[in-house]
Formats: sequence, structure tokens, C-alpha cells
Amino acid sequence: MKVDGKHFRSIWRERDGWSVCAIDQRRLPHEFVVARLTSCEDAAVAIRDMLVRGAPLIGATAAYGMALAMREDASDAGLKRAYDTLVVARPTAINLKWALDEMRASLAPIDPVERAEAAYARADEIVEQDVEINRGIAGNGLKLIEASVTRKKPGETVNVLTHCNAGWLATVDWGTATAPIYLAHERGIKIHVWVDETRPRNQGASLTAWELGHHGVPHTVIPDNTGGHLMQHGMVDLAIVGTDRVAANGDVCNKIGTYLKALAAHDNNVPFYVALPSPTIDFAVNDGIRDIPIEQRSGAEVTDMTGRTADGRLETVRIVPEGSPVANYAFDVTPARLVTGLITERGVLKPDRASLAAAFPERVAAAAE
Ligand SMILES: CSC[C@H]1O[C@H](OP(=O)(O)O)[C@H](O)[C@@H]1O
Repeated sequence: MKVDGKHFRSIWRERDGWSVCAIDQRRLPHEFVVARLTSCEDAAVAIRDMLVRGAPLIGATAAYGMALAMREDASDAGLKRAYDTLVVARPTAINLKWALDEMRASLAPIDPVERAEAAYARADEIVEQDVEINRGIAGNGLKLIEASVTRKKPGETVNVLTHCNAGWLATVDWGTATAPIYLAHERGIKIHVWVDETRPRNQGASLTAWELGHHGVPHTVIPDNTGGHLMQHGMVDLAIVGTDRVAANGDVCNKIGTYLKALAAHDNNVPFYVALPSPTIDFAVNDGIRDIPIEQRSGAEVTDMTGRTADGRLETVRIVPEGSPVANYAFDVTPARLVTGLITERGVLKPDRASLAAAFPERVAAAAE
């Protein structure tokens, strides 16, 4: 999307034709730094350390990681080593394994001498497919925002709450949860976004607020615990969040705290939507709460905060007493019963197995192979 009028994507192939550029999201919102990935290991570290993050972008980065690997060693052993290196970079977003499976399916059957070129071509397809899918999510989600407009007085603003960052920074472009928001904004609909800061890494405060602000979308950053109060007082017309993995039964895995927002939305009759591209559906998992692996990250993400001092320096400070144990669960799972609908590129679906299978039969078949 736009950064002060200039179009950007979150990841792209450098002009040299082989290295890969990605916005270093650990540096935002204070610095806009573009990192250059030149090896499979670079891609794996970028995913693990959250230089790039967000399920679809993790998948795109892994796809280019496989292409970088094929430049280094296109043998069968090299292909396996690259897959095994990248697939363990983070455990929860299914897009990582989906992208690697797609790359391996394209590369394993062909002559190793052809693999590097084929890998870049397939990775480019995955990148462009993400953008097209997210445009579809935008159009399908827009209908929900337009329905909200009809329920309000003329000229009133539609207030959307979102959690974490499921914006263009979490994908190649457009985002998932933010795609309908950007399209509504472009169509002149008066829209405002309540942005959950999303402790501990503050993807909302640091990334969602940054991208909405630089694209000109009205928004307000709120502490994570504010959403319930806003919903009780009719200040949220709908919630739209992203997801890292949707189980076949419609359970939704997303950033920690999503479940609590869904509970508040259910208690206040606020529509709670989840936006996702079909590669985020895991038809191999039938019970999200039981079977989706929840990443636990370093306690330093909880004990420390990084910010800009009054004189412009970036400083990291400790906010938890030395010696106090911390727990850092990066995701939780919202049961399907709390989800109003799943906004996909093929429409807004009920969060259940039959609806998901009917919309994406090819994904069901692939999971059964
Ligand atoms: C469109 S996927 C966005 C999804 O990914 C985020 O997790 P992380 O920042 O740890 O990669 C969060 O769960 C978002 O909803």
C-alpha cells in the first residue's frame, strides 16, 4: 500500500534478479529499513526473528528462501535441507508449510539444473497470488462494511476494531483484515479503526498504526484491554482480525488476545469477522484448540520494551522486576462458535467444515493426499 503517497510491497525481488528485499518490521515505526536477503539462511532467520511476520508474508519469504537455496545447492539433498531449515522457523502460521510444500511440489520433479529458475518463477507466482487473493478479501469484506453503513445515521463513521497486524505488512500487499478497510477508505466510506496495541510485540501500535497512518486511514491506538469497554458502549460496529491458521472446523488461531476480543464481541453482539486467504486453512487439523501448535517466544519480549527517547535515540528498557518469571504465548485459538464469518477470496463463509470444504474443495483434496 502507500507510504506517504509512494506504493510499497512488504517483500520484492531486487533488481539483480536473485536477492530479495523485505521491510525490516522490527525497526518500525521509528525507522524504515529495507533488508536484503541473499541466502536461504537469511530467509529463515528473517522469519524466526520476525524481520518479516504475518502468515502470508512468512509464506512468501519462505518461497523466496527456497529460491535462494536453489542458487546455492539445487541437488535433492539441497532441496531437503532448504525445506527442513525453513519449515521450523516458526510453528504456528500454516502458510509457511503451505508455501514450502508448493515449492517442493514444483521443484522435486524437475532436473536440478532447472530448479533455481523454476523456484524464482514459482515464488513470484505465490507473491502475486497473495496480492490477488487479498484484493478478493477486500471486495468481500467491503460488503460487510457497507452493511454497517446502512445501520448507521447518514454521515456517521463506521468503527472497526482490529487486533495485532493483519495489514499489508503481514502480507505482500493489501493485508487481510485491513484489505476491506483500505478499499472502504478508497471508496470514500467514513471509516475509523480501533487499533489494539497488541502486547508484547505491539504489532498494532508499531505496525498497524504506522501503515494506516501513512496511507491516510483514521485510527486510534488503544491498550489491549480497552476493546470490551468500547463494545459495551456501542463504539465498535464490527471487529475484523487476521489469522495464522484456521482449522477445518472453523476454529481460528491468531495473535494472543484475539480469543478475549471474540468473547467481548459475543457478549455485546458485535459482529466478529476473521479475514484469511485460503492457504491459511489447514484441512489436516480438525480441532483448532487441541491441535494447532502455539508458539512460545522469548520472555525478553515481555520483560523489555523498545522505544524512542525524547532526543530521538532508540532505547530498550526493562519493565518487569529481575527474577520475575514470564510466559509469552504468541497465539490463542478462538472457537468457531465465536466467529461471525470468515472473509475469504471466495466469499464470506460460515466458520464450519461444510462451508470451508464447499468453497475450497481443491484444498480438501490436497490435504487428503
Ligand atoms: C495476515 S496474518 C497476520 C497474523 O500474523 C500475526 O502474527 P505474527 O505477527 O506473530 O506473525 C498475527 O497473528 C496476525 O493476525
